[in-house]
Amino acid sequence: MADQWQNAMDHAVAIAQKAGEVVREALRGDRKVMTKSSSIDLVTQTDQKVEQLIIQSVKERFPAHRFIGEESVAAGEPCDLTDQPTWIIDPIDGTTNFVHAFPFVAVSIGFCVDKKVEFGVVYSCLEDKMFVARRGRGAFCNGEPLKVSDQEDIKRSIVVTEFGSNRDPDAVDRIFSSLRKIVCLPVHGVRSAGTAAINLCLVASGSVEAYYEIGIHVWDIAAGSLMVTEAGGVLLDVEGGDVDLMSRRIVAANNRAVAGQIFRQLDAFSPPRDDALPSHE
Ligand SMILES: O=P([O-])([O-])O[C@@H]1[C@H](O)[C@H](O)[C@@H](O)[C@H](O)[C@H]1O
Ligand SMILES: [Mg+2]
Ligand SMILES: [Mg+2]
Repeated sequence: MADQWQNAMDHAVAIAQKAGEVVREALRGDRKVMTKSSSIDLVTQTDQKVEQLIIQSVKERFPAHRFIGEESVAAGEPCDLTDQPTWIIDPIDGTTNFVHAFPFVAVSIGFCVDKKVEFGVVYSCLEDKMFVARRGRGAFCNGEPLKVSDQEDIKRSIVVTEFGSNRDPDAVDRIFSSLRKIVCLPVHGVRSAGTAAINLCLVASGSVEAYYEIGIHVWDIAAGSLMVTEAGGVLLDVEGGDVDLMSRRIVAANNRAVAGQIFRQLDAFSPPRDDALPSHE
C-alpha cells in the first residue's frame, strides 16, 4: 500500500542532509556562542540558521503543516502539539558538542499526526549516518535495518544517560543518586554521547541497552523515540508508566526487562512540561 507520508519523509531526509552540510561547514569556522536559560544552555547562529532552513523549506512544500522547533520556542513560539501534521525539529541536537567540536552532533526531525510520531529522521552529521524510522515499517541507518540488543540482564548492559543543563542542586542530587544506583548494580558501563537523539539511535542500533534522562525536550526525542520502538525496543516514563513526549522524562530500552530494571533505580522528578511553558527553559 502506498505510504501517505512518503513524500514528507523523503523531504525530511533531503533537508536533514542539507542541514548536515551547513553544520559541517560551520564546524570549520568560528562559532559564536550565546546562552539561553543559563550560562550552560548554549545556542549558536548555526542552530538558528539550520532551524530556519528546515522550516522554510518544509513550509514551501507543505504549507498546511505545523512546527515545533527548539529555537522557535526559545524565541517565544508556542510548543503546542495538536492532531494536525506537525514537524518537531531540533536543528542541532548536541549544541554543546558542536561548540566544542566533540564529534556527535545530530539534526533531528520528527513528524507527528494525531499526536503520534509517524516518522523520525536523525542525521548524525559528523559520522554521516542517516537514521530513518517509519511507524510500522522499521528503522534503518544508511539503509540497513536496525535491531535492538537482545540482552535481558541489566548487569550485562551499557546504559546511556546525560546530566543535561539543569544545575538546580536538588535535581543534581537526584541525578547523581539515580546514577549511583545504576553504576552499583553493577552495569557493564555508563556512557553519554551528548545528544539525546544519538543516544536513542544507539539503543535502536543495539550498541547500548538503555538510555534515560530527565530534562530533555520533545524536540530532543520525537524522532529518536520512533527509532527505538521500530527497532524492537520500548519506551517508558521514568516512573514506569507510559511515555509522554511532553513530560521531559524518558526511559528507552531494548526490552521491558531492562527498562524495568532501570526505572526502579531512578529518583524521579518532574521539570515543567514542554506544553506548560510559555517558552522553554
Ligand atoms: O540543547 P540540545 O543540544 O539541542 O539538546 C540537549 C542534548 O540532547 C543533550 O544530550 C541532553 O542532555 C539535553 O537534555 C538536551 O537539551
Ligand atoms: Mg536537543
Ligand atoms: Mg538543539
